Amino acid sequence: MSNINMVVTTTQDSGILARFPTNPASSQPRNIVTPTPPPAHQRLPNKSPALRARHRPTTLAALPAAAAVMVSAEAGIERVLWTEAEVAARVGEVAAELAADLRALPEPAVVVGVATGALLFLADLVRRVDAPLAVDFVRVESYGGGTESSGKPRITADLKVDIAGKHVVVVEDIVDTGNTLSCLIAHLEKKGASSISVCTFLDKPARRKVDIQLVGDGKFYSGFECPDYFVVGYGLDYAELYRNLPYVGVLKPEKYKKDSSN
Ligand SMILES: O=P(O)(O)OC[C@H]1O[C@H](OP(=O)(O)OP(=O)(O)O)[C@H](O)[C@@H]1O
Ligand code: HPA
Repeated sequence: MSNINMVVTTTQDSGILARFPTNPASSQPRNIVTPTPPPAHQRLPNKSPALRARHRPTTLAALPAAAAVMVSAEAGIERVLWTEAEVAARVGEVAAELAADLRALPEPAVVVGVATGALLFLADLVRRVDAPLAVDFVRVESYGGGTESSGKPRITADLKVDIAGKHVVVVEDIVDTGNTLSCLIAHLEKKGASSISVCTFLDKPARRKVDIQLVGDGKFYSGFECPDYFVVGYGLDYAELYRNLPYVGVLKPEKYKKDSSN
């Protein structure tokens, strides 16, 4: 019997020729050219004291109290449910579970992010999944600018990738009533996906109106079970705001009650 060791490469890394060292103390790759600074006349605007002042980051402490309330998204948050560190840790765990399953598939899966809400979760998730995969998006809308589902999700942007015969993983920020997901799964099934899994950052079962039927060997992955509050942050919005918060919090009811009484 031959004693040659075969390395079976199952991960996406197997397609990468080389990794450059990330430690600056170790040897620099020889083909990296250090950029030369731009000529002095091109640097002039940054040297202007007026521009430097305008570009200096504004700290909340430096603003009058009323202005601080207006500029901080945090002003709308009643309490934090999951901090940035807790989110990162849980996303890592979900990614590890998903990666193990995707590596067992005979071909790369297609990961479908549901825009806009899944934006941050999708980006953090896929970079932690060490398995070959394709990424695509759909856009589905059912909440408009409010806190209640219209009950009639609209698919306003469709896939680019052909998913016929493919294993699809739908990535969501939240499954609440289940209307969005059940409409989307029916749509993807019609396109011929061989299995449909769901990977949601939050699952809010208390508000479920529709059961989620996965397709084929599809699996349900979930980050956190969300209590019955309207939550924002880490991609989740109210009227398109708050998506950029790095944590998840409960939105102060006066933020939307005031809007709905108008
Ligand atoms: O289970 P459901 O009750 O259907 O709710 C979940 C959906 O609601 C939100 O989408 P939204 O319509 O607000 O669009 P967005 O992703 O652009 O925020 C969220 O991103 C989910 O897709
Ligand atoms: O709690 C929520 N927050 C933001 N968007 C949502 N879409 C469904 N549920 C929610």
